[in-house]
Parts: sequence; C-alpha cells; structure tokens
Amino acid sequence: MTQLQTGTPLLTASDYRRSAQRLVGSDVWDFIEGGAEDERTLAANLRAFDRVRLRPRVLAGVPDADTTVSLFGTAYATPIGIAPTAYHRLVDAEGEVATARGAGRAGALFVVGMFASRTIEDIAAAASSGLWLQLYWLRRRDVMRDLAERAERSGYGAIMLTVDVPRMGRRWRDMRNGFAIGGDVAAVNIEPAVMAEAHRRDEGGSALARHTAGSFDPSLSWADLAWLRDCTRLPLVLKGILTAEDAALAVAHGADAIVVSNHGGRQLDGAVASLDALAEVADAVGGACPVLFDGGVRRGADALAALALGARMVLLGRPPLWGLAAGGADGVAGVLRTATEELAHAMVLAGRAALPDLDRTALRPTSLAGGDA
Ligand SMILES: Cc1cc2nc3c(=O)[nH]c(=O)nc-3n(C[C@H](O)[C@H](O)[C@H](O)COP(=O)(O)O)c2cc1C
Ligand SMILES: CCCCCCC(=O)C(=O)O
Repeated sequence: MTQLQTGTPLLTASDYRRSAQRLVGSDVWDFIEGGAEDERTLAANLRAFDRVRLRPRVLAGVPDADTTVSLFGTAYATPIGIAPTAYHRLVDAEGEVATARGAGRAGALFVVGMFASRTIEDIAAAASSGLWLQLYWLRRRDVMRDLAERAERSGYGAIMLTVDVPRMGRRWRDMRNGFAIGGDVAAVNIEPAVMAEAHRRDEGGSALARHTAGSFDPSLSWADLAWLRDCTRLPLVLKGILTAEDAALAVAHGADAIVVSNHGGRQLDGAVASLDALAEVADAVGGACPVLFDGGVRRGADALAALALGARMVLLGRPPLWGLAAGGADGVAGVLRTATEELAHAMVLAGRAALPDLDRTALRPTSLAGGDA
C-alpha cells in the first residue's frame, strides 16, 4: 500500500485520482480528465470493462503469478505501462523526469510524449526501464526526424506514431476554459516557433486545437509511413487503430506493433470503446506483430481482460498523471505497482500463472458480445 504525504492510504487508482484532483487546478484537471464533445466514448471505455465477467479456474496449483513480459528485446516486470501524455510539468515540477523514475521503480514501459515538458535526454538519464518516444505527424517533417534521431541516440526502444489525430477532437471543456499551456511549462523538445499557438490564450477556445490545426499534417496517409521508417532504425509502433481493416493495413505497411486506442475518448466522440475493438483487431493481426491496448484501464482485472483478448501490453493514460500529481515519482510507481499487484492477484484467483496463460477462455464470451459500442 502506498502512503503519500497526505497521510491517506492509496489503495486503488480511484484513490490517486481523488488525491490528485485536490492538488490540480480546475482547467488542468479538465484537460486531463476531459474527452471529446459529449464524452460518450470516454464513458464507453470505462463501461466496457464493467461488462466483463471472468471465468476463474480452480485447483490450478497457482500460488503466485508471473507478470513479466518482453517487447522488442526489453524485459519488463509488468505488462502495464504508461501511455504517452503531453506536458507532465502541468502537474509536477519535475514532470516526465519524475514519471521516468516512477516507471523504473515499477519496471514498466514509459512512452514519452512528443509534447513532453522535459528533454528527451534528461528523461533518458532518469530512466531505469524501457522508454519509447511518441510522435504526431507534423507539417515540419524536419522536427519529427530530429526527435526520432535524438530518441535513437538516447537509447529509446521504439517510435510510436499516433495516427488518430488528423485534427484534434473538439473538447468542450478546454474550449469553454480557453485552455492554453501556461507558466513555465513548454514542449521543450520542439523549437518554440512551432509551439507558439499552444500558449496563446488571448483568442479564446482551445489553444491546443488551434496549435494542432496549424502544425499537424492532416493529409497523412499509409504511403507516408515509409518516410518515417527511413528516419530511424527503431521499431515503428502505430497508435490509434480500432478496426480490422486498419490493422491489416498496418501489418501490410510493416508496423512493428500497433496500439488499439481511441485516444482515451478524446478524438472521435461516438467511436467504439477500445475494449470492444480489441478482439477484432487482434484477430485481424493474427500474431503478425504485438498488439498493445489503452483506454479505460483502471484496475488489474481490466488489464487481465485486455491481455486475455490479445493485448501483449496495456497502457494507462490518465492514472499515471493522477499518481504524478499526488506524489511525484512515488505516486507514478504507486499507480503502476497497485495495478500490477491487482493483476497478479486476479491471475492467482483465476488460476492463471503467467501472461501466456491468459486467453479468451479467461472471459465469459457474453460479457464481451454486443455491448453499447
Ligand atoms: C492529458 C492527456 C494527454 C494526452 N496526450 C497524448 C499525446 O500527447 N499523444 C498521444 O498519442 N496520446 C495522448 N493522450 C492519449 C493517451 O496516450 C491514451 O491513449 C489515453 O489516455 C488512454 O486512455 P486512459 O486515459 O483511459 O487510460 C493523452 C491523454 C490524456 C488524458
Ligand atoms: C500542443 C499539442 C497538443 C497536444 C495535446 C495532447 C493531448 O491532449 C492529446 O493528445 O489528447
């Protein structure tokens, strides 16, 4: 059990969330918590896990569970890692450096966001477990190439290209708040001129949406991936796949892994819940490359369901930010360890000793059929 300075025992991700909310300003909180438009997909991501029912096996001789997993030659203590999220210094002065320390203590993968508020090199120096770098596709390809080269030089293990943001989802909360990145927080890995719009509060609406409209390349198509592939020797991971058709195209275009994700309900409101897309995508990939998953994972049993449906690794978006806000590196490690302990506990009770033992027989089929998405 983690106990931070607040004195409150933090037993679950929800405990970290409550603790974080007390410490974070309301506009930053809305930025973190919010989804696109009426937040139906955001809600569906969580509801999808409520439908899951597990099929525990008994007398399986499983006194303990092994949660270790390996990806692109790197071993992790847990299949629960950190999804890319922007600007960690919005909630903690040390930002991504603290996140990297927390991920290292938990033995977890940390996918650093393109809009990190600490340098790629400083984050690498603080890390003791695997790091990947996430990129959006900018009109300024020289910026992307520079970041990919810096990541490779700094020992990052993969490039994750996010493919579900040709434009930013309309996030009513940020638009109503006139949200902009303020104070001394900045995307320090990118030259300031490219990022200027993200800091302009004076025009109202979401400064982030204006920034993406100006700097992201919305014309990106499958054929362009070859350019990024030529920029780096690192494995290329595509994040934001929700259909069998796109999964097959990703494999055909040489993706080294894909992430089933609807961007935490922040892009297309009404899109399928991530969990409801997972089986379709895993079946289409058919083992051709690893499938990762994010969206709505809040407890170990949620991770178990996603792993059983075909995910090799599960990523958390908001919960590590709650941990970071509540307790810096300790909070991040606490969130990851809590989820991993919950996963191991659920595996023992379900009679599954190791991650390869998790397959669809661990889930009641009717709990996944239909749904609301
Ligand atoms: C505050 C915030 C910032 C995010 N920033 C990025 C980003 O920079 N790049 C990206 O690919 N995804 C970003 N995401 C999406 C996450 O990587 C992930 O897909 C999503 O949060 C998973 O859902 P969850 O929060 O329910 O775990 C962001 C999500 C949040 C909540
Ligand atoms: C200034 C660029 C905006 C990045 C925002 C990241 C984010 O909120 C998301 O991807 O979601």
